[in-house]
Amino acid sequence: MTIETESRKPMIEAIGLSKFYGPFAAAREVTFSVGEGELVAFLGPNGAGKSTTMKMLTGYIAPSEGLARIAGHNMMEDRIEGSRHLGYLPENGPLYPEMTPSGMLSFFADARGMSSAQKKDRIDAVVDICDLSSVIYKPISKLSKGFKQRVGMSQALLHEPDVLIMDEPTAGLDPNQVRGVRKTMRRLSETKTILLSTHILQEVEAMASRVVMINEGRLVYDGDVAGLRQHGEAENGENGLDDAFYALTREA
Ligand SMILES: Nc1ncnc2c1ncn2[C@@H]1O[C@H](COP(=O)(O)OP(=O)(O)OP(=O)(O)O)[C@@H](O)[C@H]1O
Repeated sequence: MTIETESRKPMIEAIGLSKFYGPFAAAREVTFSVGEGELVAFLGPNGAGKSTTMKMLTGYIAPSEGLARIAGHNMMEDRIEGSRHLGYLPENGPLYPEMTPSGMLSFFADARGMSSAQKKDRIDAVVDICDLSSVIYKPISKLSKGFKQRVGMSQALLHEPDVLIMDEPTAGLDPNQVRGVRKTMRRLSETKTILLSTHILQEVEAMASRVVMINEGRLVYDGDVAGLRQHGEAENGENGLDDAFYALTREA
């Protein structure tokens, strides 16, 4: 997959992205690109700068330095056009606890100016993709965390974006919920370009063939899973991903 990356159209581009909070750098010169149709895992320990980088990529925060592009659109100068291509699932999912999924999706469809026919089609489609039919009339606050995540995904998918940026979509879920969310992600990966952050190594094995890894705000690996394993082997002769993770992220 990585070999093909260069010939694919770049849909998510981080070009020298840095974010400073005072003297602290949450991200430093992060550069990578995700080609059309790829599913890339964005890996790193807690506090590595994954969410910060994703927020810059989606245009939610301005980079201190560098450039973010979605489907070729600069997310600072041309955010509205870029956002048409983009579905974003932020770290803690949706925040409309008093609404039902049905009400929330209807609200966002209206906000996006969909016609009533288009609205019905799109809501039916995302309810199906995210397996929400059993909960669409329940308040979001009463749903399990797994369903809440899928409600967040349905909102991100409503306008049929071709690029998805998902910040830890399986964080805090039980194993069955994780299965449900992964199944949804795999389905989506058939037609979309996806960047998915995680610090769970099994996630990488289960879903992605390419990994971009950051530590302390810097990019430390960009390549396939087999290459990542080799870092583990160099560490102690084992080729487990946890050895590779340790080798690339341990404190100096
Ligand atoms: N608004 C802010 N002001 C100051 N520091 C911040 C701000 N946002 C993030 N940081 C810091 O930047 C670093 C990177 O945070 P970030 O949330 O991007 O990491 P992460 O890799 O997503 O971590 P996690 O896996 O825990 O979500 C952390 O040390 C965090 O405390």
